[in-house]
Amino acid sequence: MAKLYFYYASMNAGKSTILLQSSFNYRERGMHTMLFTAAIDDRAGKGLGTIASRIGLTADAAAFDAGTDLYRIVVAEHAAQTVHCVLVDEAQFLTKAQVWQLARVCDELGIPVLTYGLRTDFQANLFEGSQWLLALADVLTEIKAVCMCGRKAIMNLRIDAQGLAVAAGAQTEIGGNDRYVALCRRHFTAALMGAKVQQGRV
Ligand SMILES: Nc1ncnc2c1ncn2[C@@H]1O[C@H](COP(=O)(O)OP(=O)(O)O)[C@@H](O)[C@H]1O
Ligand SMILES: Cc1cn([C@H]2C[C@H](O)[C@@H](COP(=O)(O)O)O2)c(=O)[nH]c1=O
Ligand SMILES: [Zn+2]
Repeated sequence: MAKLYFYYASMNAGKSTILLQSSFNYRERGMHTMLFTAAIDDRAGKGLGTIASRIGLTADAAAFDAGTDLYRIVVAEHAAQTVHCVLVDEAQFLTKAQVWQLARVCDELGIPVLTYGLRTDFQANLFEGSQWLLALADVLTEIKAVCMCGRKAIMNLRIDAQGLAVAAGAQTEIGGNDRYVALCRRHFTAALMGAKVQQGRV
């Protein structure tokens, strides 16, 4: 029975790496996978639809935006060539409707769907896609990252060019290690209260 999976983590946790490894496992056995990533996240190249891991692994992927009908795209591909697995990176950027589309891919087409993304934004609010994946996914798996203090990093601090915490702004702002730091809740809170985020303890 196909399932909908949500692998969630802070930034820089290995999500894209694990996605690419999972897809490779299917493909090296001759099975066909479909990869999607958010069109807005152009760190690997504007609109190129590339999933890139910080350790250098990359793969072509279809780019989705808020208007993309993921169910329709998978149906069309599945009719042309059997799809054995759908993998979605940057799943936090999915809309509620798109999470339901992915649920249909599982329930009506019998294709497993593996999604990978953040749980919360720089203000500790759930992203829309994350909220509905937490609500609807059959399997929720946390990918663990480590704060500078050694605790599990579950929060994502947005920082400015001087490395200081940014508390206000738009939810969506594309960036990497230059713009975000994954922290434990204690250091996230301390940083927002003005503490300098540095190695070791606050
Ligand atoms: N040279 C390296 N060798 C091994 N692991 C690395 C290297 N550089 C970064 N990493 C690890 O790769 C992970 C980031 O991978 P990535 O898939 O891009 O994360 P995410 O998609 O969650 O942001 C981090 O856990 C980081 O510690
Ligand atoms: C916390 C946070 C992150 N984002 C963006 C920044 C990146 O482009 C992606 C996450 O990338 P990952 O390295 O694959 O985890 O999300 C954002 O727009 N808003 C936020 O609050
Ligand atoms: Zn910490």
